[in-house]
Amino acid sequence: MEAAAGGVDDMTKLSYLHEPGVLQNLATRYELNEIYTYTGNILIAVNPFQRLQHLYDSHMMQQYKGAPFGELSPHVFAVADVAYRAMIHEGRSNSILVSGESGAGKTETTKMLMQYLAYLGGRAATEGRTVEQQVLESNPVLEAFGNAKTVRNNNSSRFGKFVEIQFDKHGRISGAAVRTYLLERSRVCQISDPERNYHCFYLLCAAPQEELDKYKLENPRTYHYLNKSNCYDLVGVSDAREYLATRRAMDIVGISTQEQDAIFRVVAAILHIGNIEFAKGKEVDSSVLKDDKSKFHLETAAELLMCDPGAFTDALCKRVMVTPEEVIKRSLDPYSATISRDGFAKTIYSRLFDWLVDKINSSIGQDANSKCLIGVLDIYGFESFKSNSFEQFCINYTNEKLQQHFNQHVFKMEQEEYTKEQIDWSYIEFVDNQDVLDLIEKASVMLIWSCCCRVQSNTSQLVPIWPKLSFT
Ligand SMILES: Nc1ncnc2c1ncn2[C@@H]1O[C@H](COP(=O)(O)OP(=O)(O)OP(=O)(O)O)[C@@H](O)[C@H]1O
Repeated sequence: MEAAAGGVDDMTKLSYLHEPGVLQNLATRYELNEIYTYTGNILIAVNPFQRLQHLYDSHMMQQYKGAPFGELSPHVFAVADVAYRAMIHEGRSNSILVSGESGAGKTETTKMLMQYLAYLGGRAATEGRTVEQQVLESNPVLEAFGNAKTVRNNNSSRFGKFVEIQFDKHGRISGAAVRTYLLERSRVCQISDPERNYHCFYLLCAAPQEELDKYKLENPRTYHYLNKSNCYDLVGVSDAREYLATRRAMDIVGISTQEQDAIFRVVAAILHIGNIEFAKGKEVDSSVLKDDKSKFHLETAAELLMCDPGAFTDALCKRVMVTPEEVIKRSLDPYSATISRDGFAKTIYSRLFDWLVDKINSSIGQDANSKCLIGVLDIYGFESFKSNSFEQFCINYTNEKLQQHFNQHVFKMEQEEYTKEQIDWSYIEFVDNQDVLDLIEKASVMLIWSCCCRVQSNTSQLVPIWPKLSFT
């Protein structure tokens, strides 16, 4: 049988279901701007890297509403529609897993899913902010603080996100919750060319002049946490406009003006903290502020964080150890004080992010009596750089886990079903990644790592204890 000229909209219709056939089919459809293709009930989306407005307008939403799955062209709305209808008719919650490597388009797809669910379960416009408006506007807020430019993606999510949209018995959105996982903390202090730090730092540096004066901020090139990379601007993005858009989104989500000011005070304080440098103190292994510039940044950070500058200096230059008998204060040398400074900056940033998520959740509100929910999982995608760190390990391990979950459902359970029903069936060969997971989980790679971290000396070298450990 000859292949259809425009490709097939469901891979299960291919005469030969093998990798070249699948890729050829996706490429053929992509040429025609058909970015969605089914494989049974799974939707494959190929990133178009251009706005295809006609695919997502209200007319499209109307068309997919209630249409039987497979009747219309493959679309992300069709997947959300099936999940919604199954929830209404069968009274059970559903989850949609969006998976793919970094830059594949997961976050954009998640936004379309949420927009469509808001369309299906939204209330008629009433006074004030609706739950669905708040859910949708939580995206730009979270992106400002949790997304950054990487080598692969100008707006890469540096955290995992599970959005739960709760519905009442009439199928109307009654609440929502955002659960986030594992923000990449290291980015706050460490970026490499041509990446950027979290968007919020650049947005704040592009704020109106009176705000810059308030936070004593200057050009982003001035700040140590930003100038390790030469990339400050994103093509086609105005940080000044994004700053105002983020402020507006915060208003809609229910973050008050005072709270917004407190949030940006923390962001500004982190930039000042990064510019505090230390020099050797008079006592052995002690440190002091290097110069007047460092003093200015420390005092400004203390003022923004509303804490005492003396106590703040002590917190950075000394280590406090609490034993059952006494509290021991030990001075830190300049190198250790710098590590302590960076640790402090990372901790307050990740606490700020967690606070934001909590705030968004409490403003949107949870429905304790919700009948069912639809969850959308958008996790950071697989990534492999020239030099990979612990963050890439965690991100890729999460992706392997999700891949195994996918394998379980799509292949293993299907095969078990056929075997149970005694259907003659030739087993599909698929790459099972269980061995990768076994290596990490059963061979206790995490345990070895944890031991290495615990014995870390202040020379930043991991003490090689590998030979002493045996694999279980
Ligand atoms: N459906 C789409 N329509 C238009 N542009 C898209 C679409 N999907 C993705 N893009 C473009 O690709 C970019 C990367 O997509 P996205 O941020 O969703 O990737 P991701 O898979 O979430 O990556 P990461 O894992 O790094 O967060 C977007 O900023 C957007 O420019």
